[in-house]
Amino acid sequence: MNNMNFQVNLQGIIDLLSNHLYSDPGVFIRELLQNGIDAITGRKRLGHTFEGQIKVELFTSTPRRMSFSDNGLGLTQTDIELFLARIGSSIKKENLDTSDDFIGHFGVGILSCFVISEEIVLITRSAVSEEGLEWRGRPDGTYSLKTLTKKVPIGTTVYLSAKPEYEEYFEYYQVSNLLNKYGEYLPTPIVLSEDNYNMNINESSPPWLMSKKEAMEYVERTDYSTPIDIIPLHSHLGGVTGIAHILPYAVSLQDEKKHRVYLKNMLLSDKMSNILPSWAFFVNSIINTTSLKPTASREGFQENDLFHAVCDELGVCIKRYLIELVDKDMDLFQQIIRIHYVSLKTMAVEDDALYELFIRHLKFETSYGDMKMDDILKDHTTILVTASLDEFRQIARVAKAQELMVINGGYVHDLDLVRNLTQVEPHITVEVLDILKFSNRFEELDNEDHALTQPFLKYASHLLEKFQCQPLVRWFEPSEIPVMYNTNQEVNFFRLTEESEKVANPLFSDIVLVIKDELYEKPYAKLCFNYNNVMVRKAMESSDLTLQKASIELFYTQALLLGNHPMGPEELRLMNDSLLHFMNRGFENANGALQ
Ligand SMILES: Nc1ncnc2c1ncn2[C@@H]1O[C@H](COP(=O)(O)OP(=O)(O)OP(=O)(O)O)[C@@H](O)[C@H]1O
Repeated sequence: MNNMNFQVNLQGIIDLLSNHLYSDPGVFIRELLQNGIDAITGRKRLGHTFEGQIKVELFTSTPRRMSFSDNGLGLTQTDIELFLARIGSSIKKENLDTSDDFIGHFGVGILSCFVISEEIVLITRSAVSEEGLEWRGRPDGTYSLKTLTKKVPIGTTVYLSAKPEYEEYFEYYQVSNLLNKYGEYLPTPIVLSEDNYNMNINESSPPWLMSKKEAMEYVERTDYSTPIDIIPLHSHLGGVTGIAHILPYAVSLQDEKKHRVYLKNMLLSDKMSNILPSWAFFVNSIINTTSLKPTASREGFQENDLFHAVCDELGVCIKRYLIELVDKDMDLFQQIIRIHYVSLKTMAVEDDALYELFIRHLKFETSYGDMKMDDILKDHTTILVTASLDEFRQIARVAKAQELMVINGGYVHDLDLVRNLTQVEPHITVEVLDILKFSNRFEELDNEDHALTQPFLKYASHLLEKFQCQPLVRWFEPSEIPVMYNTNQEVNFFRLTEESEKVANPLFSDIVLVIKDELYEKPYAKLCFNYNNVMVRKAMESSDLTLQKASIELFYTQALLLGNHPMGPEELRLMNDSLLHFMNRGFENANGALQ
């Protein structure tokens, strides 16, 4: 059996890189910068004393050309054959103990130059050799190599000439933008020149080395908004230093996160979403790492164990900042809570220490309006919390009139936050409200009134059975509310199955029947009549059965309408009929009075 080699189609690989791996043709600048920086690092490791420098020169020829030079390690003929001309092999991963010093290691970066240039010409002299070499690589996979007779300095210069459709990537403004974007904070000086005009690209100090004041001003300049504060970020494991700036406006968990991340001072991505824990959406960050490993596209990190550990460590920095802030600057802490309460609630749910720290400062919607937990706890030792927003809306007004403190647990995390209260405040009782039993809390009628109301309730029960609703009567405030309709998801679901059953084909309706019969004992919504309401009393005391029927139907449909509950065709018809009934009665009475 013969062992054969795979054949590699270089043009296909270039197409793969340009169309699928790299998001922008401009990444060739990043790859060349990285090769230059790595070469300078490599030469320094040899013990050479020299000032590293990268020089980029633009030529206004046709087609446009550019050269990219460094005074780094250079390449010997063997290096060229082993690493440059061999796709996927890199000198930087050969030597494992030094590989951490370098930015590149996949051995494909240089190919990005073929996206914008027909040919790569590389003039090089190795730091360990006297001879200069010229390598010409072409996208069809062929290359030539020759020894130069004239002496060249140690280092490497790459010459590129623009493909017609990529001329703009050779223009001054574009190249300076790209150099600036990727290399602004690289420690090695980068000079861009055209027609004898030289510009230093990287003279600024990186934000992660700035003082807090400088970092505030920096974010203000770059983001056009003043951050609330700066949080220093460090991760020992990931060799990370950075800053997180607290956004001065509210953002949601779903908003796109845009953390700016540098690898060994070179920009890796300006829209990384997952380097911080998901709850930290109230900050944007700028961080530099020396240890995380990039993906081959160099636009993100490999999401390995180290990456997740770094993410956790950065989360701890943010938590620690908030814990210290509570002691140091309560006003600032309150300001952060006011704007970013959703983020902070998410943190409090996840972390017991933060829960204890935050809970009294967090705001909740209650039957008394929006209130801070601290204020809620001042006056209440028993707290009711609803399981959903819909349930809260059904009872908020009535609960307040009964002087009941009910918290809306329908917003994200609020139910969990309130339920956990007993762990930090043992004298507090928290009860998740059973909406269908809510009206049982109200005052019962005395025996005499109770007996009087029974025929009316029996009739109402008969009329409302088909709507899966059971009536009851209680005395409650406010007196203007004649009835309160309470339902929950289970009742709604059950009613939905009944509706489906009516319209479904036989097979489906059999399935629905099984679900209903097997899984559920039929749940009922509750319609609580208010004995404190004049109209309810009149309806109950009336001996006219048709009038009672119309009033029960009208009370019921009016309660649905006021509570924003969906009304089916049958209920709409009821409302219509009962209204017409009362109009008719009204006109008959009026006409009778006139005659
Ligand atoms: N300016 C340079 N000076 C010295 N050697 C270079 C230079 N540019 C490229 N090389 C050599 O060519 C090899 C291939 O470079 P290439 O950019 O394709 O990949 P890499 O930098 O090793 O890894 P990555 O794909 O992650 O960028 C390098 O490993 C290095 O040995």
